[in-house]
Amino acid sequence: MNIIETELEGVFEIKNKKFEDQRGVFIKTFHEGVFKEYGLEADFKESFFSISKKDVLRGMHFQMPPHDHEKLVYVTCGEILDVAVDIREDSLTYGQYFSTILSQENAKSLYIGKGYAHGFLTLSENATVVYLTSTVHSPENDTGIHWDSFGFDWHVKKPIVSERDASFQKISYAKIGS
Ligand SMILES: Cc1cn([C@H]2C[C@H](O)[C@@H](COP(=O)(O)OP(=O)(O)O[C@H]3O[C@@H](C)C(=O)[C@@H](O)[C@H]3O)O2)c(=O)[nH]c1=O
Repeated sequence: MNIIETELEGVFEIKNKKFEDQRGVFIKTFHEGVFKEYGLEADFKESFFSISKKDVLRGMHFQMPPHDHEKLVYVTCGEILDVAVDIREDSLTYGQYFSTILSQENAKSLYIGKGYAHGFLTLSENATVVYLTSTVHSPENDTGIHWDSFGFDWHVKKPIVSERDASFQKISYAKIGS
């Protein structure tokens, strides 16, 4: 796997190696030794996945400290526009975002450090998105900022959004210690 720094501290794009033969495809998405070599968190506590229809937008989510976590995100079916935005209070890049396409086809992952809110838009008919997180889900600390509050152009008119996601406040209300 090829781990590439982005302009945002703690956010890495990962190009996973894809093996293809007459049976299909094989992709490795996590290797403890390689993650440690690059200084990434390798002690993940939970894994889960979601399946979303086209134009579904989930986000922008994070957990409050001390329940905040590093997150590894990849797609096993379909294609998404994946976005992380810096909400670290003292960060020089506060409010800046990184976005990339993750798909089954491109076999990329996004590693998102603590202090970022994360979300995605489903571009394909369906998309299965897999996560590894370094802390377990803490419902009372699980929160978010509004997807349309930080200047990112999602290129979608009316995304399908949960009631909870629609109720989140603007980015300016969310600042967490870095
Ligand atoms: C995230 C999560 C949700 N749930 C429950 C709560 C709720 O009843 C149901 C669906 O939860 P949500 O609506 O929060 O699911 P979703 O909007 O898909 O949440 C995810 O969004 C993306 C953008 C992320 O970055 C993830 O970390 C996660 O927050 O699953 C868990 O039991 N454990 C979990 O770890």
